[in-house]
Amino acid sequence: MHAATYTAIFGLLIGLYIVTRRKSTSSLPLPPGPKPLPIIGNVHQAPKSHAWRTYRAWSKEYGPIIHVNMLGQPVIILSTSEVAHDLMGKRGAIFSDRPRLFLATELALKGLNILMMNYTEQFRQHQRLQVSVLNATPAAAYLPFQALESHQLMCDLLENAGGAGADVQGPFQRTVASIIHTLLYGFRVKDCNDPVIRAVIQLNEEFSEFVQVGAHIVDQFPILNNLPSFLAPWKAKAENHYSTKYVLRDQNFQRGLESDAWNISKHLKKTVEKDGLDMPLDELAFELGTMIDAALDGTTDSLVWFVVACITQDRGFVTKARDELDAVVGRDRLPAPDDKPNLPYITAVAEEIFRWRPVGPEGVPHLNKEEATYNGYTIPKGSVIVPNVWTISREEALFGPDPDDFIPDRWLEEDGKKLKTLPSAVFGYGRRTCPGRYFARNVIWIVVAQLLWSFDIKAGLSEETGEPIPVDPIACTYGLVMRALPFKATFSPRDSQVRKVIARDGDTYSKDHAAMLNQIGAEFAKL
Ligand code: HEM
Repeated sequence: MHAATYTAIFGLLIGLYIVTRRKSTSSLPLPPGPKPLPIIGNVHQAPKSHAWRTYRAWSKEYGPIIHVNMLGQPVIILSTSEVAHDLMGKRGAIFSDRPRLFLATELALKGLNILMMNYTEQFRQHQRLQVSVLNATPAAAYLPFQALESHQLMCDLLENAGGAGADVQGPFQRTVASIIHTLLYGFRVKDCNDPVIRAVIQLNEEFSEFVQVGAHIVDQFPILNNLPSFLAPWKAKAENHYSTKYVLRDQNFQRGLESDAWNISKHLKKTVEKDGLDMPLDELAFELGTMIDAALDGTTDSLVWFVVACITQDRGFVTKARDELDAVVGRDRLPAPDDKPNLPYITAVAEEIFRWRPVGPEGVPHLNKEEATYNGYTIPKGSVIVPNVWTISREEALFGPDPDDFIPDRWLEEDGKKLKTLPSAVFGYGRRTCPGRYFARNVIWIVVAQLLWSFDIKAGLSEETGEPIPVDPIACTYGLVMRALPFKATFSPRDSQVRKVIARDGDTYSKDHAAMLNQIGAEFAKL
């Protein structure tokens, strides 16, 4: 771009800053935070990457509620569970919108992404549909199919057992992708390189780039959207993202509608028609696609972090988990969802995964549509509210000492049998709390239980030296989801029973998944 264009844009930004500066009606001060500069505020101090690390350091210096100024845009970072619940939970009527920060994303999705919608009537209509298929009771109907896919994962890992080990992501991604595509659209996924799955993954990566705070200047200054396309490169990117997503979602939705068995596409289409909802079918197809996107990464990556924990954090938790499994389940069958009430330690392991490596360490931001006062501070109207999930999950007052270590016992009462009621930050807050949390918890629980029952999980071996390749427990990507960097692991059967039990039922692809779907449909009919 020409220097004169830069100067013109910079001038425009300064002008806009002055015009759009927010006026407060409260005499209370803003929350504390790093010292801003005139006009740019704290932009020069804003972390370029892995912001949650900086937010944790800031919370130690400035306390549980911090204000930063990004070119006039107030950002409020919340670092304790209490503050996050008080604002985003108890004051949900004010704190449930989404920031304009995502204008680039809105462009990319033409306002159809549920995750990015404000808390409007249109959003609530989508939320009611999601809840009708994802809440605790409907989610329980999916358990047999989730257990079947977990069994398939055990078959896949067993088949590749031995040798130097393999990259971990693929088999877990296939499992989660297959669970959600079967339930939503009626087709199983046998290979993580299936083009439908690769397309979802590629779109999720692009989406993660769109929602990077500060990545698109248009987010701060929507007026820049009026620039011609050659000065606004995000427009073409957004258009391409939208049309690729539209085609994929439409194809999957049609596949669901045309399939013989019950599935969520058919079920929700019927609900929309029966209830006379004002929702065109392409909007419903987008709704289903949002569920796929939201489900795939978070669930897969939490499972991969569990593998990292097994390799780098085992100070006895694996033996404790196995002792519980062997006492309750025995060695003649895989653990099943019905075992859950008798396996509190496994539930504690699952909760510790979410706490130790919350896959969204900076949360998903909210926005307050009214000015608020809290604990002697003013929170200006239109602030971006960031739940500092990484730090909240490390509150020693709640979770005890050594918060950076993986210690499932912190979730259990002294008797080791009952779970404590500790708050979990990973699924968000208030009216925007993740509707897929029951679904995700169920998948993670069964996979973790079956993995611990079946395998010794160790670091992969170097092809040259045969020595284990160390796994760095904190090496991760930066984006909407915190993903472990690629690493190899070995999954060795714990004993001869493993092969016998896993092989006994044979390959799960011979099972009639359409019959399982119809059974879910029959259970839905009773709800
Ligand atoms: C471990 C797995 C998962 C994690 C960590 C996770 C986390 C989150 C978070 C933090 C939010 C935003 C909450 C907020 O704004 O306060 C969210 C929203 C959402 N999640 Fe999940 N999620 C997971 C799995 C799932 C699954 C399995 C589904 C569906 C099957 C799902 C569907 C959604 C949807 C539709 C939204 C948008 C809700 C809204 O904007 O109000 N998620 N999720």
